[in-house]
Amino acid sequence: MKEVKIELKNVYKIFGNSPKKALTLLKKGMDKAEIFRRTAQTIGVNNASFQIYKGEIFVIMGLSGSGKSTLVRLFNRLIEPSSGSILIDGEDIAIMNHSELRAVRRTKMSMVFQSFALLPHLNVLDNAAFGLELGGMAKVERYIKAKEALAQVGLIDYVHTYPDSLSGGMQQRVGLARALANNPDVLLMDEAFSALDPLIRSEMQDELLKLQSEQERTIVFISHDLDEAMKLGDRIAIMEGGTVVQIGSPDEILKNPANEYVRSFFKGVNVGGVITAKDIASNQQVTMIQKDGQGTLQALQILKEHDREFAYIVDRRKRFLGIVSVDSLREKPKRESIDVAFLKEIPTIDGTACLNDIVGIVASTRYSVPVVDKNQKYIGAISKATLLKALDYHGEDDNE
Ligand SMILES: Nc1ncnc2c1ncn2[C@@H]1O[C@H](COP(=O)(O)OP(=O)(O)OP(=O)(O)O)[C@@H](O)[C@H]1O
Repeated sequence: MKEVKIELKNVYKIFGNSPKKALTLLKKGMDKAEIFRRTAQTIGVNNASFQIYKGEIFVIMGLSGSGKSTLVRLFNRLIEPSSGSILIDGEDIAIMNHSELRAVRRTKMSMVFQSFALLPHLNVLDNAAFGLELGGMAKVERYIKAKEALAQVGLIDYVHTYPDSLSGGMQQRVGLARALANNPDVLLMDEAFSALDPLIRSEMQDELLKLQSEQERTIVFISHDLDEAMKLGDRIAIMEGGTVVQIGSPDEILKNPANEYVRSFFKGVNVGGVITAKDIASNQQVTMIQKDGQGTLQALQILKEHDREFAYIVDRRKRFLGIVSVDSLREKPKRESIDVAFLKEIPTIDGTACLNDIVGIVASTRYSVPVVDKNQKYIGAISKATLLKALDYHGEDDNE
């Protein structure tokens, strides 16, 4: 069971000076443009309810103006919600007083911004220690923590350097170190790598994944970039006009986009690199026979009943053993057990292999190819037709 770190319940944000009226109209189902026409209020976030799990990287994607930044700033109340609950570790930060809120920000959450937000007159060490200083921590202690954080991002040799002599990537490492210095459970990252060159950006993504593998935090990461979202995100939330329209793992969304808007985000993604054999393996296209206790005659009977040309043979623990075809069974003397019947060998596919890697195997095999887990246990099978459909080609059905 996954532990919930952040939970939003019916959260709304209306920008403007009379949010109540707009909220009432919104809850009645009135459309945003009409609400704006009547009340001059803008809907930032519309009825967001979802959970973020401890230790996951949760990416928020959506077009410009879809409400990503607003949503994330509600988590630490940089923006005040108009209505709803925002629970961090079960405590509703929407109703906290200022000192409670400060304590949460100081101990549980940090934010990294796209613009780096460094102070030019402070050196790297003081920039990294700045949040701790604001929190009232004594100098010695905050320097120790800031240095630890700078070491984590590979900048320990730059403590006396000033931001303007650092490259963009290094500046953002300082931003990250500042956020890490108070060892937060939750890291909020608003387009944190978007201002960086592609190569540096990719390096920073790797760095973040490395940090995450060493010290699991809950990371909420806003991104415009699909590749980044797919690389970093355990789950992705897609926002459209203030509404969270879909949440899922990258491949769940890719396989089942909730609407055209979501589909358009994923257009051009190479599905073959994302979807695995396990995702598309099906149990409908083959007949399975358990080896023990079945003779060739029974096997032939079963194939006839199912109107199949072949069957997979598995042992009691469902481990895949091989394949028998009608032809091979007919060659054997009647009643002979399957043990000695002609068990043909066909290749198996590891369930975690991605589609790009299995095309050759499926294409070169006459039958559907069995997919197995690491213990050779049968998961399902992939035919050429299944594969082509998954890759979104429009091949002929192979009528096996
Ligand atoms: N302070 C504000 N006052 C009024 N409207 C605002 C304010 N901040 C945001 N909005 C509006 O709320 C909506 C959501 O904006 P938000 O900045 O959250 O979107 P975003 O998805 O983060 O966009 P971007 O990717 O461009 O940063 C937009 O219509 C925006 O114009």
